[in-house]
Amino acid sequence: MNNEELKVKKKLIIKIGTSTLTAGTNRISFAVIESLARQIVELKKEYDIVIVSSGAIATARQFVEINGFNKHVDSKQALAAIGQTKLMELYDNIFSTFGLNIAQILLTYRDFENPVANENTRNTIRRLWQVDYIPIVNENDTVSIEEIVLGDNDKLSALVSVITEADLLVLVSDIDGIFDRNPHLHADAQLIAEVTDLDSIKEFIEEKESLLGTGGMSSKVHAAEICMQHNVEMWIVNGQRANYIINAMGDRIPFTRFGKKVGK
Ligand SMILES: Nc1ncnc2c1ncn2[C@@H]1O[C@H](COP(=O)(O)OP(=O)(O)O)[C@@H](O)[C@H]1O
Ligand SMILES: N[C@@H](CCC(=O)OP(=O)(O)O)C(=O)O
Repeated sequence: MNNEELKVKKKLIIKIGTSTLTAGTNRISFAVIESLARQIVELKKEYDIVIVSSGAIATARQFVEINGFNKHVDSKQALAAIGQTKLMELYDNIFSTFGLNIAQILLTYRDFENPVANENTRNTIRRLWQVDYIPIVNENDTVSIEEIVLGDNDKLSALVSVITEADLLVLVSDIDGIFDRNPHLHADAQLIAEVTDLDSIKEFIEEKESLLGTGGMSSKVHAAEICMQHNVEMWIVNGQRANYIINAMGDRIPFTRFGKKVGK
């Protein structure tokens, strides 16, 4: 074993949602996945990494339209089942050009209530890291519909962070972090750089529209609650910024940090 292999790495969970993956269009952006891969090549030197990725439904909709997509959850589930393999193929094609190996893990909330399932998931992830594969997690939308009905993968990524005892969860969003008001509604809203008391920021959440189909900022604060209870640091960073994780780590871009500082 060389020194690199002997080094104990920190654990990093990266959650990337549909809005970032599609860069606001109706197609998955190769450039977004490439930018993630490029950063992971660097980050892998110090971190064992899990990606929590949505985007299965959006991927399927590039190939097929199923009637009732907006009204019926079974149509969304069918799209998720169709899109998941194609999404993984996209990740595999792009990541492999960067020398990165990927593996797929599908989970539901209920899995986290079962200690045996937690242990099995933890062991699988640990073994994948040992053999240099990056696990890519999504919700198993066939058996569970919480995330496609109500939220996004924010809570799922917090639960993955807890069972892997991660050092840091990065939620990649379309916004720099949490502001004292919704910046899409108020031009003078100010970014909160550090949050240690969640009660103090709950009143800042101001969702634009109905929460159906998107978790909005509320689900990120819920994820932060889970992380803070388990001593996992969580960041919200803006996926529209260049090298958003590496630049956040170097304090070169604005972002919001929840909880203790990594490695401190
Ligand atoms: N106080 C706030 N600060 C920042 N964003 C807020 C706030 N209140 C509501 N929001 C909304 O939350 C959105 C981010 O959540 P969401 O759209 O679910 O992101 P993602 O798709 O990246 O998971 C912002 O674009 C904004 O419209
Ligand atoms: N699991 C599904 C949807 C999950 C979801 O809505 O998440 P997000 O794209 O983060 O709002 C998918 O991969 O399309």
